[in-house]
Amino acid sequence: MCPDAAVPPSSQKSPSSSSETDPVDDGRTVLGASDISRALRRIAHEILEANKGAEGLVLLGIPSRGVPLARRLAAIIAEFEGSEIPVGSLDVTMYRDDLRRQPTRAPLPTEIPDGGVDGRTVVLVDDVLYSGRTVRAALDALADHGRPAAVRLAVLVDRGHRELPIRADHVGKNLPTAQTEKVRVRLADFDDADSVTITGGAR
Ligand SMILES: O=P(O)(O)OC[C@H]1O[C@H](OP(=O)(O)OP(=O)(O)O)[C@H](O)[C@@H]1O
Ligand SMILES: O=c1cc[nH]c(=O)[nH]1
Repeated sequence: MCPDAAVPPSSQKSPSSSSETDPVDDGRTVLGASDISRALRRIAHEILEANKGAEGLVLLGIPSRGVPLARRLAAIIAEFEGSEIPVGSLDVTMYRDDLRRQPTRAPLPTEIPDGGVDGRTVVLVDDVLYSGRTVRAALDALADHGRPAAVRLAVLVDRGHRELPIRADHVGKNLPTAQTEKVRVRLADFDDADSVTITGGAR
């Protein structure tokens, strides 16, 4: 169980060192906007270090929130390296192994950048890593678009509880969670502001 799970949400403070107030009032805020920004800058550094520069990189965000995260990482890498790297999106809807268990979902856009993925180092980007089933589906979806030289995974939050042998290469924050909890990532691109909250849990 999450070590904080016994503490009522109202008595827990955001770990953010800034004076940010919680942008939303549901759940316990575990990352604020400045925490998310710092985590993304660190991930961008790690990606460049692992790849020995920006050469051959392609970032593919998994909709929904993986896509703006991939764009933000590309912008940070451009700031560090002075070079634009290709960014796209990879929808996994039709590749999921739990299609029959989930409410019907409309496919979201897949946009593979010009130049494709053959021989490139593709970094898949998502907001949350949990069971690993989304990433498994993403690997199948990616195989339909070519054969990258390498595929890596960057996630803003790893909340554990993997059901498949999948791990992330770059993690913004490892969040120990109870299985009954839910991690919710909000990004200003979609939502009112950037935050990561945990809701639910043992009562
Ligand atoms: O490791 P997993 O168990 O597959 O869970 C992680 C996925 O769950 C969330 O997506 P969700 O399906 O809720 O859709 P969303 O991205 O549109 O929020 C999240 O964005 C990840 O893609
Ligand atoms: O807690 C969870 C689990 C899967 N996906 C999420 O976005 N949050």
